[in-house]
Amino acid sequence: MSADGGVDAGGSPAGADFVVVANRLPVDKVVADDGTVTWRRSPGGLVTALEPILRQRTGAWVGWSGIADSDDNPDIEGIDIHAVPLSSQEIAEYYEGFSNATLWPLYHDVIVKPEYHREWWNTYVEVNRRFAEATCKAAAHGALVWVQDYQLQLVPKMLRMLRPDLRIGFFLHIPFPPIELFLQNPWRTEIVEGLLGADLIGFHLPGGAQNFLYLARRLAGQATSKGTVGVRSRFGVVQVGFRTVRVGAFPISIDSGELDAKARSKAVRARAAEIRKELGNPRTVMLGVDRLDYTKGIDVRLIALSELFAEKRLDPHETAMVQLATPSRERVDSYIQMRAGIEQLVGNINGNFAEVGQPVVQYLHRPVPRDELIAFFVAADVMLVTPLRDGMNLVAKEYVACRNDLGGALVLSEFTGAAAELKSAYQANPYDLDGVKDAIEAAATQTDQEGRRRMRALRRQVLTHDVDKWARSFLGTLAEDPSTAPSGGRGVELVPPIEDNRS
Ligand SMILES: Nc1ncnc2c1ncn2[C@@H]1O[C@H](COP(=O)(O)OP(=O)(O)O)[C@@H](O)[C@H]1O
Ligand SMILES: O=P(O)(O)OC[C@H]1O[C@H](O[C@H]2O[C@H](CO)[C@@H](O)[C@H](O)[C@H]2O)[C@H](O)[C@@H](O)[C@@H]1O
Repeated sequence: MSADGGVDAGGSPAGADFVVVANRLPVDKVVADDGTVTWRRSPGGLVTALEPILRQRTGAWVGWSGIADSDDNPDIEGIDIHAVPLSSQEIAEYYEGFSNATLWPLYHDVIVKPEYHREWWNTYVEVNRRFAEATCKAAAHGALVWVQDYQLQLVPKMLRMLRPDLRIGFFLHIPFPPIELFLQNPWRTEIVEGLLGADLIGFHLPGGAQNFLYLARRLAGQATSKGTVGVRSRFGVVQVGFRTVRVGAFPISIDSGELDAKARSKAVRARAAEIRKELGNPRTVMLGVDRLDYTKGIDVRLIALSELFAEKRLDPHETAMVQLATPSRERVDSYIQMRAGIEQLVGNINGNFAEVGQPVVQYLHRPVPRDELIAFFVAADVMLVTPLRDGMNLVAKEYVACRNDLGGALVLSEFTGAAAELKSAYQANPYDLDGVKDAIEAAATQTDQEGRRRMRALRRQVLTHDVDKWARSFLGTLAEDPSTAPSGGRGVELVPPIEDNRS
């Protein structure tokens, strides 16, 4: 194949017309002790969101397999896989280091202190370059390329330099931070310039898009549009030489129709009833479902629950809490410490409030199969989603999609992207413990009528705004010509760059 993925002299197949570029492949490689290799669905919401879209389109996916030095391209129906191998040192410096110990905490409100190391940055640049090169091989001439997330913020600019024929989109799945926090990053200008290689840059929320526009003026010295950015509308514009880069808000969602259908199935409903029985048929089943991450506020909900029991506002003998936690980033220090803290809290609650054979909190440190997870959603009276900061939080939407019976109640942190859409949830500020306790108590004691009213409103939102709508709105905007599109580059009043000697 030729460098741009076209047909070469030997006649090998042309590249794909649609390419997803993400840190993770949609499957993780798992090697057992006896050397047997299996492929398992990757953790997290990104894969959940993009997998159905790729299957519909037959395109290519460029990403990492999840283990060191592997360049196997697993055979996945409908998706042409291009693995980018990473060495152990690259995993330590690019993935665990710059992505997850620098950018992740910086973009999540510095809940833990970001670490800045020059060698991590150098490896981040090098790995981004390799992703860009692999994408060049995967993409046909003129292909649509969709780069995903904070691990790959330099890829748009690198790709544009290598392949000016491509139409390039970028979507950030985590929050874009407040300006003052972003400015901490020693490589802030390189990152803004890296993103500006795209034709369209998407965020979950308008606030992230607006922060980015300011930084494009100040750090990259580009003129931008003024005025507020809307949701899937009123896109911002950055004028980069003769190129118009558009900036917008596209809140991600889930395959709500599929979940709704699965949750209605006899098998899932029977399993949900069985789960309640296994838990001792308590009056209230509470549920938490998260990657084990310090951003998710698992400790917040456990402390709130413990105080509600101690104050006798909830009865531990009539309550069962299940916390499902997928292992995540297990070698990063802050994750090791957080895991120990959560396991101690679970132990404390059971030590103080449980009876023999009847724990109050059941904690599973492993992913559970999809159908089993849906049964847990159907079984739960109160879903606890209490992140200190979260780009979107797909779990909140999944719970709602599973409640066609209009049962259940959602407790939702104000600091999730989902809170902007799920207004009828019991919302709380996760830093205000009394507020979280009030929200949990209100959810656990709501009347049937109130619960149905809230769930109906939540379902209206989640079922009409699904992942397909998200992808279509992003990709439709990317495919437009900004000079002729409504709210495109033409006729937009631009604000000049900000003179700034500090950058
Ligand atoms: N213990 C678990 N078992 C199975 N799936 C899980 C588990 N924990 C989380 N998930 C899935 O992972 C995804 C998490 O997405 P999201 O809430 O957006 O957060 P993030 O992408 O930060 O992990 C959801 O699809 C959820 O159902
Ligand atoms: O790949 P990992 O390091 O194991 O992490 C899993 C994924 O976590 C993050 O998910 C985010 O995307 C979700 C979908 O948009 C969103 O709902 C959530 O709020 C985000 O945290 C991360 O952004 C992905 O890149 C990771 O693969």
